[in-house]
Amino acid sequence: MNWDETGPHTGGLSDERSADRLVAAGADGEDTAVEAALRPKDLEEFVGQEKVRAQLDLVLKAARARGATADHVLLSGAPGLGKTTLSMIIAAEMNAPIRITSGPAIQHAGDLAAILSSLQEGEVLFLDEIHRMSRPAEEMLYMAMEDFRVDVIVGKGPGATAIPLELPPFTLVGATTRAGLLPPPLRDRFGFTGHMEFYAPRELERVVHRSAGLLDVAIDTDGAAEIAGRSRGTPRIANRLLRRVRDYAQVRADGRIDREIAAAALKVYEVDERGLDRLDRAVLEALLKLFGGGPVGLSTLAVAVGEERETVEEVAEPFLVREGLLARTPRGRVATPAAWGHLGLVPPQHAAKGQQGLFGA
Ligand SMILES: Nc1ncnc2c1ncn2[C@@H]1O[C@H](COP(=O)(O)OP(=O)(O)OP(=O)(O)O)[C@@H](O)[C@H]1O
Repeated sequence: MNWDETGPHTGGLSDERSADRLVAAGADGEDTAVEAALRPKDLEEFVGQEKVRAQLDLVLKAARARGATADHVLLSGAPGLGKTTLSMIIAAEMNAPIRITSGPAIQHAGDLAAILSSLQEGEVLFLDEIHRMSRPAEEMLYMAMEDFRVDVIVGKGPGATAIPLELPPFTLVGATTRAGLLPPPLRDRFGFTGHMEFYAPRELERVVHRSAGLLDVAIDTDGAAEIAGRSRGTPRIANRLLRRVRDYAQVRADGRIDREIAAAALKVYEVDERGLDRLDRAVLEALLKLFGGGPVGLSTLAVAVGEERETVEEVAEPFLVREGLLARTPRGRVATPAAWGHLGLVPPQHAAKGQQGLFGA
């Protein structure tokens, strides 16, 4: 496997990659090292995502039977759901090498030309965050994907000439958190698109058991369920929580993980039974206790929790919205009835009435 010179990309807030959060879905430095050891190596081992797995299995088997290179594959889904892992599995199943790079690392068409021209026949090129590639590189990619050819421009201005360069057939695996941001000409050049969903708690339990086995940690069914339930539907978070619970079990107990140990450990790290962390709870608490459940403007809410507007909007809110605890309405942020229940609070009478219209109750 090859990494490009910039290594794995680490992006901004919108990717939920704030390094100090145990429940951030993006990778941090520690993850990168451990994840390599925990990655499933083939489709059999890959937990969940039944639809994508079955479809991909057909695409790969058919290509192998034809002795051909597999079609280009686009994987879309939130961070930490297994897009990089699947791209490595595609390469392994095709018995092909893999090259890994990311959209933000390719700022000039020349960067892409250099990578493409050094690919071996059948190689898998994994392009993470493909929606963040520069425009000229994107246009070069169209031709490379379709005709296995690029035009390298030599010189500048009126004297510039295009030198056509033949490429060996390769498989592009593009990953994006936002398939909707891809220009249609790029999207159309993928032979197969797989949409990765958040994982069900049962599936995450299997991820936790599998990882515990690889890390040589003893865990029972309830312990795995406790971690899975707090992992926000994301294997990367499940693996990270497992590692922190393992630390706790080693230091405070005999190393074995059961429900009690998992719950006590995650209490120390302030990850609650639904996967909310300190920031998520602070936002909810402010919304409920200071503003009676809303509606309240984002800026006001951010000041109340002592955070930047962007942090509240991009880091805390997406999960709260997904969990049905907070709603973004034209009048401002509003807590749902479930939010009151989650924090063990009773909604004041007037707030409950005022919100009826907002929730169609
Ligand atoms: N289906 C799965 N079964 C078991 N483990 C998984 C699965 N999906 C992901 N993982 C584990 O979760 C971690 C993160 O996966 P991966 O790096 O593939 O996510 P990603 O979607 O590429 O994330 P990003 O978009 O942030 O790069 C890895 O350690 C991987 O082993």
